[in-house]
Amino acid sequence: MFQVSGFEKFLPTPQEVRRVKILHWKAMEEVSNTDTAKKVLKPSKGLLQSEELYQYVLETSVYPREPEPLKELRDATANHPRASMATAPDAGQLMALLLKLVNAKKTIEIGVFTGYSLLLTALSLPDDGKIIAIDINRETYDIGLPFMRKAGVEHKIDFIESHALPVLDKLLEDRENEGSFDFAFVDADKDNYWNYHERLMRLLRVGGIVVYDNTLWGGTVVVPDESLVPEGMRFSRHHTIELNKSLAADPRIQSSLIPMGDGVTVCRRLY
Ligand SMILES: C[S@@+](CC[C@H](N)C(=O)[O-])C[C@H]1O[C@@H](n2cnc3c(N)ncnc32)[C@H](O)[C@@H]1O
Ligand SMILES: O=c1cc(-c2ccc(O)cc2)oc2c(O)c(O)ccc12
Repeated sequence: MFQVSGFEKFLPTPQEVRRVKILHWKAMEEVSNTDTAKKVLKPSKGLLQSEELYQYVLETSVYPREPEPLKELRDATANHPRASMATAPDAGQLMALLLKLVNAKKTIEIGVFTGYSLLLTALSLPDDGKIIAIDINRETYDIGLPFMRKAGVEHKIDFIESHALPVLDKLLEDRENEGSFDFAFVDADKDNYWNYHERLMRLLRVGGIVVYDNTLWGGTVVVPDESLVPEGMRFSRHHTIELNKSLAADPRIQSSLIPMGDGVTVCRRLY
């Protein structure tokens, strides 16, 4: 039913993502058998102790509160060959909380796929809220669109089929856009995260929030021997390591790298 096409052919498969976690764990066992290594490096879902613990989190605190339209979209995405790209529901729940905490009204999303994070954002904004949602692939957005319509939030979404960088640069040509966004979510090409960050620091208002997904990139950021990392993950691994260093050193933000999902870094613009 779904076809893998275009740039997706060059991405790591879900099996590769899973394999790297196991390889990572084995490599670290060989490198160090210390208690710290055992505590820090977990092979299972979401960096938690076990798959069972992750299921516990989902079943106890996430799924019971997940809005019905999001559940329907998650089900509709489940059989897609790239289903593992969708934002994890627990990370989505955190995003929804942050959106409410900053009273977000105007937001940017980079990396839509079928729209799980986009729909949760649209559901969290007031009726006159606006989201600029950017993705190079309109086909996957079209899978989610009926769910946005059914939820009555389509009017809040301005979907732009494009590479994100030129769209952000275009927004910055209009001085009125500077400091006008409350929230941004970045979940796309990892090699451009720092480029997005530089632009988002100008587009977000002081006190606004940007959330970066995949900042632990399947745990590969600490795999000591790159040959153990599947080839399809090496490029993004390198950029993620550099991003994490740069964010930690950026005085413009307050930040927290949360070991949830694949690593979620939350940054608040300070000035
Ligand atoms: C991990 S998925 C996004 C998942 C989404 N947030 C969700 O909740 O389902 C990454 C998306 O980024 C898109 N993408 C990749 N490179 C991009 C670029 N340069 N600009 C915009 N979108 C890009 C891909 O087409 C893909 O849909
Ligand atoms: O498996 C992936 C791949 C990506 C990805 C890699 C490179 C790009 O240029 C864009 C996207 O992103 C993912 C992601 O964000 C996720 O949460 C899970 C898996 C993947």
